[in-house]
Amino acid sequence: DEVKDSETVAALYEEGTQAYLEERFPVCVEKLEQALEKYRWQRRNTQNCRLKCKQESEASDTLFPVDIENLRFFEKNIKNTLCLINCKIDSNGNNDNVDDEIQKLFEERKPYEYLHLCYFKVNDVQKAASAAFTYLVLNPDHKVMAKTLKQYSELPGVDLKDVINFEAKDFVYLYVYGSDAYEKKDWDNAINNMEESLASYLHEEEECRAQCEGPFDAGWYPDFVPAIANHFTYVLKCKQGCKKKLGSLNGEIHADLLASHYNYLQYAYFKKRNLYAACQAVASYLLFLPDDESMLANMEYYQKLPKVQDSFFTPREEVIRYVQRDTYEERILRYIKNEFKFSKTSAQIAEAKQGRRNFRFTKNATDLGGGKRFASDGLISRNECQKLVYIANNFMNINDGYKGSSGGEKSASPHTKNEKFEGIDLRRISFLVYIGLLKPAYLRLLLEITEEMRVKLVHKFNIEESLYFSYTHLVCRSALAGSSQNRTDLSHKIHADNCNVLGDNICAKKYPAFHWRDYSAILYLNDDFEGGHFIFSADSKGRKIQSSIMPKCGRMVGFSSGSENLHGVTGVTKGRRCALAVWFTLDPTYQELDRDVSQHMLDNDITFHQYYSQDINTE
Ligand SMILES: O=C(O)CCC(=O)C(=O)O
Ligand SMILES: [Fe+2]
Repeated sequence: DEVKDSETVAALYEEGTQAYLEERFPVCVEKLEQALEKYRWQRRNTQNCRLKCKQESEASDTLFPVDIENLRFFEKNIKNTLCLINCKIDSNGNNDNVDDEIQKLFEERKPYEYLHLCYFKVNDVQKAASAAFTYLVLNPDHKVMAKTLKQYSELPGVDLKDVINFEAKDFVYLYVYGSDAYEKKDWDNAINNMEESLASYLHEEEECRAQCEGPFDAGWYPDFVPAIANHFTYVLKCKQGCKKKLGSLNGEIHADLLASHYNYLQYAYFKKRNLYAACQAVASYLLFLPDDESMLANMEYYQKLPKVQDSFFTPREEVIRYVQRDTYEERILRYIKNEFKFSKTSAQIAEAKQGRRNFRFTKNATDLGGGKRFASDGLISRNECQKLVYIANNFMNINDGYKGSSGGEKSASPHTKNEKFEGIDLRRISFLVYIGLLKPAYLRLLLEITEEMRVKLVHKFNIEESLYFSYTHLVCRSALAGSSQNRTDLSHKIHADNCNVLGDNICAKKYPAFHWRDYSAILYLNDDFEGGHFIFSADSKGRKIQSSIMPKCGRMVGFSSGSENLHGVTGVTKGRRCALAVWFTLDPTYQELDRDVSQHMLDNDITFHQYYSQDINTE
């Protein structure tokens, strides 16, 4: 309960990994243990709510006696939803949900990648070994970790027998006890443990399946029916993955773990002279694996026993339900796989023609009161905005790209002192991926989105030469705590992107201006702030505003970078405004070189981590 009331999982994880980086190992242990505990607690809450609400809505009295057009299905979903909302309020209080990203990290056992070393550094070698083992159970091909575990296990003070999987489910131990008892011909204990393991396994699988019923980004096709079908499919694939997830007994893969329970049980029951239970177990097993020869032979043997009746060979209730559901689900997935095939070329042609589905130009030059400029909506989805904001949230630098930040010849900041300006560029994002702090998928997404931005500019302005990327900058501006909400200063004063405005009609295209920039594009990521409008102005003082654009997720402005497009940003008076700014050039010598490097890194799966494991490998 102490953990329950304090920080979020994300914050605890962040503190733990930060402590790891700063070599404060006791804090690393404390925070990561808390993060894991809290994650488990929240996960369980979510699962419990989903299981309970499903049961409740199934059991509730229906509003109408006949089911017409699947209305019953929707009625249940509505009741289920109401229950979920209440359940969440009851169990979480005002606690946030664990976000997608954190969930992924924890499901992949990422915390243990840090935790084992922190345990080791505080001399808890047994736990260090167990943490490494826990990680390996889910990531069996991780060579470095395998080597680390081997080193730990050779240390004095580490007892191999006591190396445990911290994330093991109950049934794993019950199953192991059960099969041990079986080997020792201790039939009572074999039966008890196997029955318990079975119940625990089935419950665990239900929890795993409940965990799958999370959110989904309907993205490019949010019509009612397809949205339901797509979300369902997404969830179903995840649910089908549960068998595989649970089939690993501390890293050993058992394809037919569930069925094998019935194999142990049939023989143990036979030995206890409970022929009915033995025959039921045989029939249950055969429902999973109907062609299993040795089980068919067992059946033949039992059939010949005088006391056995044909009716004994009925599969157990839980198995019938399980196998039917499983078979139906597999058929649905197979159907989807076989039928949802569209020839690549037509899909590619459609994509090349349309680009992103919901993209639409909303304002052209006339609407915006000037030259080469446009605004558009729907370039990226909410989910994609959130992914970029995730990078921003976790890795931005203050004043990035301007004087006051690290290194280089940089221009003085054009930003107001009443706001915090933070940013991160492509180079640093690539670096984070390289060192394994950020998933490659983020970089891939960033490259893809910025390429879309480039293509939109090329199309809109009919640019016939090659248009190169010059600089990619993810930036956020936020009001400083002490600043007035009534301020009228600009967040970003009126300027041109490729020249220094020296007075009306004079704009010097030389240092310190980024004179090589030819086109600018800004893609907005959020709207939960106040102020922060993008404005085009006819004059450099911002007296003759031509148009104003309110940022929101997926909205983009594009314009040529010269003095024909003087622009600025009004003060952000509340909250934080994030945007992806990209500048382009026609001069290849000013290309953003990091772009090719990052693409190469992604294409070839090169990261520091990988190099490291390759080195170890070739020793
Ligand atoms: O964030 C915006 O809307 C514009 C920023 C801008 O003009 C710039 O960084 O040059
Ligand atoms: Fe600008």
